[in-house]
Amino acid sequence: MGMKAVDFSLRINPSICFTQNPPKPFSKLIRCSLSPDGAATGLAERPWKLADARLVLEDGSVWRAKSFGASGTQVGEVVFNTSLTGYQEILTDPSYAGQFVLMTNPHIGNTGVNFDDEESSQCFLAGLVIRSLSITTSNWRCAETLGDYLAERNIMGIYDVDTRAITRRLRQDGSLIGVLSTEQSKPDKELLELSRSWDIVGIDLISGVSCNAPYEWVDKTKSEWDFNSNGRDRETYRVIAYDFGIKHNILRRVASYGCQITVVPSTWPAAETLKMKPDGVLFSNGPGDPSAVPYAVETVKEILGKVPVFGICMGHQLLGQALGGKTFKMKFGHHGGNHPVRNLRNGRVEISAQNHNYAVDPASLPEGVEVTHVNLNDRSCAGLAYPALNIMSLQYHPEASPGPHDSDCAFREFVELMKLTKQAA
Ligand SMILES: NC(=O)CC[C@H](N)C(=O)O
Repeated sequence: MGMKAVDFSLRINPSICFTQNPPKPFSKLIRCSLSPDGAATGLAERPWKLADARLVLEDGSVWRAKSFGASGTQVGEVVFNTSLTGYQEILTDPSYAGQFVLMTNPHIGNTGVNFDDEESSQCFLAGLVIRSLSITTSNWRCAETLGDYLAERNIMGIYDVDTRAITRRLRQDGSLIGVLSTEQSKPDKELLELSRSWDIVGIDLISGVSCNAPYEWVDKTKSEWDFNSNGRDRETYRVIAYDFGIKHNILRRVASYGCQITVVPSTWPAAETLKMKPDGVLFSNGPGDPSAVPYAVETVKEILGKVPVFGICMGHQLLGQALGGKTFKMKFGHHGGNHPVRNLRNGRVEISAQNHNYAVDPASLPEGVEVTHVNLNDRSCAGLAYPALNIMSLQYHPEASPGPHDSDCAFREFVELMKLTKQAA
């Protein structure tokens, strides 16, 4: 089922070029029709770029678009993110490795990029899919345009593609594998075959994003951005953070709550961690399928019950498996900064930042494990606790970045857990 190539910029988004090039009379533009493959017929010069990229989805649909950033051919899973902004944090979140992020907010790029909003040192995602690329940047922190930033990091982006239609398709059929290509010589069929021959399930993506050796993390949230700083404990707790693709803001928040942090690679042996005598261990977020990393589940198992632990997103899923539970792939997952979650312990609803395609099946968990948080959009499990073993975990992102700060209190709870355990020892 091929999609017809239509370039909507002529009718609904002339601002893409008109801010810099004054509009031409419509009568002149209308003669400039497009042939189905996106090439102008030559009746009039178009002042804007024509479609030069294709996104071919595994369901056989072909979406013509304009490229920015890097060029080439790239395969990945397409997921949609409903955050209104925060695209730079999203681009540098290692949990997106292997995925194309489609932003449902139609206007992206207007604040450019800066040097402070990075969630890791690289962009690990497969590519970015957006409706409209801002032609101008306006922000006091802007250091570079989004297009230049992606090009330097060799990440492909496309714009002027019908992101609403693709999102509806993903919602209806579930996440799809896609191939993005700027290579005109490759026929649609070849790209389609590539999309059908690749799968994100069962691949260990964590090993490609984790650090290689332990390091100390000291940065706190900068004072001009910090909030919630009252009532922090004066005592310092030693935390070992497993890097499954850890976002920097998790580390900044844990440091802001007064912890001393050592970040260790995903393969760091549990015995070494326990030798370091931490007050608590944090299992981070990370990309891909939790069932594809049994070594990480084993590490978690060996640590459980020996020190308080906090799992975030992938860390939560690995904890679920280590406790004997099962994880499953969701239809299209949760990606955005506006997911309501109910904290079942106090009834409070938090608006949360989320990014995951897998979830823990609470019915598969052993007795004693408590579901502490529920996603109110679909009632999926959003948090767990096992008080007997000093375990807490969240399926979503208390560190936000991007997103609301409603769940920041989870870091305080982790500190409390370490404090009480230390006092009881
Ligand atoms: N942010 C994360 O840690 C994502 C977890 C896992 N990769 C998922 O997609 O469910």
